[in-house]
Amino acid sequence: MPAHESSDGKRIFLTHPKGASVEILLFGATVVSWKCRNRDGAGGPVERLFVSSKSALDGTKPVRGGIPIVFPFFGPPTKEQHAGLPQHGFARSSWWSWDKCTILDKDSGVSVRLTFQPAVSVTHDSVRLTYVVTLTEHQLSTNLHVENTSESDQAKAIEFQALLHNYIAAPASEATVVGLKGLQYTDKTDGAFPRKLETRDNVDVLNYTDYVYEDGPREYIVEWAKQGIKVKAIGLKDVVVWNPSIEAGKKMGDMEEGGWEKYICVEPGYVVGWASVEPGQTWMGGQSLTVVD
Ligand SMILES: O=P(O)(O)OC[C@H]1O[C@H](O)[C@H](O)[C@@H](O)[C@@H]1O
Repeated sequence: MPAHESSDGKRIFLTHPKGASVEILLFGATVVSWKCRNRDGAGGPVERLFVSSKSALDGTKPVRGGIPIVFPFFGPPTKEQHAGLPQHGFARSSWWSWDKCTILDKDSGVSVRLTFQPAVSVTHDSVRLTYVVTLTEHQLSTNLHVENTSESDQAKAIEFQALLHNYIAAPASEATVVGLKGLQYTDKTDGAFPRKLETRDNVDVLNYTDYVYEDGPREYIVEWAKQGIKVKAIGLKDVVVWNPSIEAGKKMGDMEEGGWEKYICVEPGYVVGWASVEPGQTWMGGQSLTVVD
């Protein structure tokens, strides 16, 4: 059974014949585990995502780890229509549905589709979200589709931001990100939010890091020791590199002690400016994470 649901109906499991697996919590459609073997095939499947052991997984709070979905805005709300909504929007703290259908079931990969249609009273937009999660031997892809379902005579384009907030399991003291040199970024660790130019080939997270890079090359490599994960983005022009380090990590109630040493976030997103989708149209943005060691 390459895709099945837990007995309580709250989780979905994908399995691949070569040992890879994925676990998705329907709360937030949050991927909470992705395991696969190293490229040399030695050893068993390795967990590739970090989830804090102090994270709530019962739907009371967004998951601290895995891949929460940020939608329809990044950070605190700035548009009037989003006033009162939580940081990073509602997608990561809403229950999604699985239609029990496996849209791809082959030796090459397995894929499922989850959906969520927020109430218009919440979004002030008519929107349907679809999230497609695909597992292959060494790769996990997650693609978000945003459909503007408004049909009225006054139907208008929907503006939104979206980001796939991966927590890639890696030793933060060794991991660096390649692919950011030459990009403009906003340094959110400084309250003045200065814009800077990235001059480094390899960006580390040895210190508190919260950088929003604009218009990146859509392909980044996280590397450490002899291992690596390639992060590829589709339709998501920006990328956020975040690690709170001890400085900010200690202040997070759902972060396990030392958790910040165990991951690096390299989050493809559309977060500078607003993406837009016309009535009757669907926008798509996604990421693929591939083991490259
Ligand atoms: O604590 P959360 O709402 O889950 O946000 C976690 C982090 O998400 C992004 O990476 C932002 O750039 C950070 O500023 C934020 O701290």
